[in-house]
Amino acid sequence: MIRLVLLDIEGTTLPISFVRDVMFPYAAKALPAVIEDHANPQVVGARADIVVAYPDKDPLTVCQEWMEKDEKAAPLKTLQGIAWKKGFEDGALRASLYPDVVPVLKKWSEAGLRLSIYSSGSIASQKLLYSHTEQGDITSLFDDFFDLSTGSKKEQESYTKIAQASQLKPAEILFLSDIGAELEAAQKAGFQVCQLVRPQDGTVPLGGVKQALDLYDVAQEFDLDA
Ligand SMILES: CSCCC(=O)C(=O)COP(=O)(O)O
Ligand SMILES: [Mg+2]
Repeated sequence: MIRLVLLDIEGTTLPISFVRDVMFPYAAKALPAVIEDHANPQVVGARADIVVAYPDKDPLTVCQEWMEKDEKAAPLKTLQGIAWKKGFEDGALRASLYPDVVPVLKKWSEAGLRLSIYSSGSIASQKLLYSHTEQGDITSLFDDFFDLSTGSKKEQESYTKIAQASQLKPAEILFLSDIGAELEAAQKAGFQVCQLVRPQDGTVPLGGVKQALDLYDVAQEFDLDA
C-alpha cells in the first residue's frame, strides 16, 4: 500500500521551460554578485567546496560551466537558491506549476497520503518555490524535503536513506520523476515508480516502468483518490 508520494520538481510538478528559461537565467545574472558575498556562511561553504574540487579555477567560472551543462552539483544548487531568494521574495519569480498538481496533491493529502519532495534544487529553494506559486503557498502540503545532501538522485542508496528517514518500507513509497536514471535508482531501492511523460516537456519515455501524462493519470494507474 502506498503511504508516501515522493515527487521530483522539474518535469514533474513544474514545466522544464520555467526552470530553463526563467529560473536558470535569473540565477546566472545574479551569481557574480552572490558568489562575492563573503558574509554569507552558505556562500563561503559552497565556494570552499568548489575550490577543493577545482583548486586551479575561478569558482564563478566553474559555476558558469556547470550551469551551461545543467550539472546537478550541490554547491551550484546552494548558490542558485540564494540567487532565487530575492526573485521569489520581490515577485520577479513566481512558479507556474502544471495545472493538475495542486488539485491532485490536495486530494491526496486530504486522503491521508504523505507527500515529500526530492529535487536537485536545494531544500531552501524548494521551500521558496512552493511558497511562491501562481496557485499560492502550498508548502504545507509537504511533510519533508530532500535534496542532494541526501545523495545523488541517480543512486539507489539515496532512496534507501529517504525510506529510512520517512520510517517507511521502500514499497510503501511511490516516486514520481521524468528522468529514467532516477526512476531506475528508486526502483532498485524497492520503491514503486512512475515516469511523468509531460507532452510539453518532450520527455523521453523509459522502457520497463509505468508512465503517466499527469498526476490524474498517476492516481488512476495506482488507484489513489484524486
Ligand atoms: C527549486 S528546484 C529548481 C530547479 C533546479 O534547480 C533543478 O535542478 C531541478 O532538478 P529536479 O531534480 O527537480 O529535476
Ligand atoms: Mg526532474
